Amino acid sequence: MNSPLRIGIAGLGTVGAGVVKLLAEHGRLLSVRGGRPLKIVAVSARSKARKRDIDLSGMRWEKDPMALATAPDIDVVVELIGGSGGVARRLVQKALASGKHVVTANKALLALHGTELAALAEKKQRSLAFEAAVAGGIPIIKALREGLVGNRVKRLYGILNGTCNYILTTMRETGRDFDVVLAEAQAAGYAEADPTFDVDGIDAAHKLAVLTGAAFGARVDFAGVHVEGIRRVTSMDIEFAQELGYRIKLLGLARETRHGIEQRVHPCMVPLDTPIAHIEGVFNAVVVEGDFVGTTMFQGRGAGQGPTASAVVADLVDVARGRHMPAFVVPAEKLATKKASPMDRHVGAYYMRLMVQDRPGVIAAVSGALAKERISLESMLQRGRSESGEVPVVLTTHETEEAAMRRALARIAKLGAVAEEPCVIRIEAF
Ligand SMILES: NC(=O)c1ccc[n+]([C@@H]2O[C@H](COP(=O)([O-])OP(=O)(O)OC[C@H]3O[C@@H](n4cnc5c(N)ncnc54)[C@H](O)[C@@H]3O)[C@@H](O)[C@H]2O)c1
Ligand SMILES: N[C@@H](CCO)C(=O)O
Ligand code: NA
Repeated sequence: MNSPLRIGIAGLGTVGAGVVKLLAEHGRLLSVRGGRPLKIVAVSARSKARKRDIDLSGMRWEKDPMALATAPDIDVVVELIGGSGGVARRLVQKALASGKHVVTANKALLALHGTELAALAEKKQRSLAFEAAVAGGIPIIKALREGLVGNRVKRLYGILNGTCNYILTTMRETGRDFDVVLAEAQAAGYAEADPTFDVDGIDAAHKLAVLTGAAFGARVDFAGVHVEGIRRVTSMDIEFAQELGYRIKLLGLARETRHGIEQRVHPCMVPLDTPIAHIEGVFNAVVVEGDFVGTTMFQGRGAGQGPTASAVVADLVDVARGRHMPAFVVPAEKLATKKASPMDRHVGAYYMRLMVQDRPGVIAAVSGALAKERISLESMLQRGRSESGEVPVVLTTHETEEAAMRRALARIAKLGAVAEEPCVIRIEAF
């Protein structure tokens, strides 16, 4: 029997406990597939006493997770604590510097420090693997690094946050309120420790930044992502979307434009006749358009204990097999520094919902504001009358530059008859 791969796990929450369970259940199978046993030698978490429903016998308990980074009997440290700074960052740095391989599910850490950590791993000739960090159980990092490596990526986009997709789906299906549905996602273990990361689009932006690095051979640039979350999407907009032939999804999208790399995360109107419109609930999907392969789509569970553990273990088997690959597809020193394409230069169509006073001339004034910016209208919907005297008016535009749309919105804001800040959602064409 070959010598075991000796594993130290930091963090025994949703994901860490899942990894312990999976390795226990598939131990024999994995030792055949990996060519040697995968053995958890030591674990660390905040509370030893906490009930976890996993068997930790035979594993050393380390009070301080940093001890895993230097323990002579550990080959690979699995970081499942979370957070972009603090202990997770120190642990990963120290483990790599001490010559350990690192497997992590921590997209926040990778989005902010991925390039530097990849460089350290390569200097030490160790793996930094993070399949679980992006789209959970979907093997998208592997796909970019291996199956699609022959292509130049033209564009990628996806549903990258299970919590938001679950909220948008459930709001549409049941008409229930945002807060109630968010609490369900938290209870199911999908949401981040701080759920504002989910609903404000930050988690999806972390994942998009990591994907963009791997897909475009660029240094990871989280600051270059334009981010908007789903808080302002109302049931009314979800209904209007349906009526217009769209579904509202929080997408992350990246492509190269003549202005640089455009990375954006925001609610989108997705045409109902595209497959991604029908990815519902906690499911994620990633579409990669390659110049030779064409369009490929990957879908599956992007969050939760089982899917995330599945991805962590895939990375562990790669390490057991001795497969050592650059973290972001190309060696870290070859990752290019690319400019972020400014959002003002984005070109696309728009959905705009206004609450307006129901009186003559208001719609003419709104369309006048758009016309002044040379924005052409595609359609308009107006709904009934209300007691408050305010009614929703929905406009969709043809393609225009975002800068023009912003100027038009500033004009509209000055119209006395428009009651609140308009809800604007970009319409995507695929
Ligand atoms: N839950 C998911 O579906 C999911 C999916 C993909 C990626 N992730 C990522 O996986 C990581 C873990 O997520 P989770 O949902 O399991 O979180 P969790 O909150 O359930 O678990 C975190 C664990 O880390 C431990 N921990 C926290 N601070 C510590 C410290 N200072 N020292 C030692 N241990 C400490 C906690 O005790 C706990 O055991 C995060 O980076 C998260 O973003 C989670
Ligand atoms: N909070 C994340 C977990 C998976 O990264 C989500 O909802 O998608
Ligand atoms: Na993945």
